[in-house]
Amino acid sequence: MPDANWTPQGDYTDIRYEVSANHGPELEPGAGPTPGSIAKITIDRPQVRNAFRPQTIVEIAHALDRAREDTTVGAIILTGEGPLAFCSGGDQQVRGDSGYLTDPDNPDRQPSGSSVGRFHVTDLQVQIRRCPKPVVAMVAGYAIGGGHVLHLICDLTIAADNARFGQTGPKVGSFDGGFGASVLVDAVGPKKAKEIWFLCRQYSAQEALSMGLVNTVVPLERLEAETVGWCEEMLANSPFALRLLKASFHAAEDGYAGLQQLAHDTNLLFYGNEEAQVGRDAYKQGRRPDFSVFPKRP
Ligand SMILES: CC(C)(COP(=O)(O)OP(=O)(O)OC[C@H]1O[C@@H](n2cnc3c(N)ncnc32)[C@H](O)[C@@H]1OP(=O)(O)O)[C@@H](O)C(=O)NCCC(=O)NCCSC(=O)CCC(=O)c1ccccc1C(=O)O
Repeated sequence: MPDANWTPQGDYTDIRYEVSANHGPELEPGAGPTPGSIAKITIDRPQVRNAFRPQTIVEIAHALDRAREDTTVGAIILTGEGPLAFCSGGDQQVRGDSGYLTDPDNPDRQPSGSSVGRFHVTDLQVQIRRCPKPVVAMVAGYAIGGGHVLHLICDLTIAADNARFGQTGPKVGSFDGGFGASVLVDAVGPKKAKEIWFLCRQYSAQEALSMGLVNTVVPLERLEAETVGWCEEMLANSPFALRLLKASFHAAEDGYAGLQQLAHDTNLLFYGNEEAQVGRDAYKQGRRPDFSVFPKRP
């Protein structure tokens, strides 16, 4: 598998943001430019098993926006620094009585809301699901607590053979009854989801694979190559088809908000259609539109 050849971008303290050179599977020898690039967001706090504090979430959100806006990027990898953890959830050292607070060691970089406590990860979860590009969790080591929910809401999860999964909420006085419950039920079924939350056990990568929590398990040393390979396969496919598929999968789960995204995506397609342009042009020219040439499709 080819080297992704990452180029760092941006100025972050808690994460790294990197973009691969335009690459992908050669469609045909000498076929010219390859299908696009991959963005990689790495939580870079290995000293706390990549636990997130408010600043971390703000930075992931910023990087995700950046990847979304970059029209060369066709797939996004979310991962954690080092082999020991993908993410261990909310940083319990900065957990206040009303949410997650600013880090006393880092008072200058105080994200909005963190002086009074807030759950910054709430909006990030929605942002990952809303992102019209596939987001792939690349998991080595622990994906625990809020870190487990993060991998869960990614579209795909590629796990290293040393990965360990689980929720700790009821042990540490927390729970995620949002996507952390509903998406888990969809993935593993209600009995297993309740077991995971009620007992707070940890599960091996193979156990996670057999219960449908992850897409594949590979040796740790092959984790990135395998993840990049999966991203390349998606890069070779129609980006708009992937976008619509992601929205379609979420339409029922996310209710009106899911339908709204799917509906607006069809609007986006319709704007490129002659029938929609006839309406726009007639309005701009101050005349009645003539839609008579368009079939009333059966
Ligand atoms: C992840 C472990 C199983 C790893 O174990 P191990 O390899 O033995 O390493 P340790 O020696 O335990 O840890 C090394 C070092 O890291 C520190 N650390 C680890 N995790 C955290 C953490 N989450 N916060 C702060 N610090 C952490 C640990 O203290 C050590 O430090 P030293 O100074 O070296 O001693 C294990 O570490 C573990 O179980 N960690 C805790 C996992 C956990 O309980 N996480 C929090 C769950 S609750 C949560 O994530 C918030 C929920 C949430 O996100 C949410 C939900 C719903 C709405 C909103 C929110 C939201 O916004 O937060």
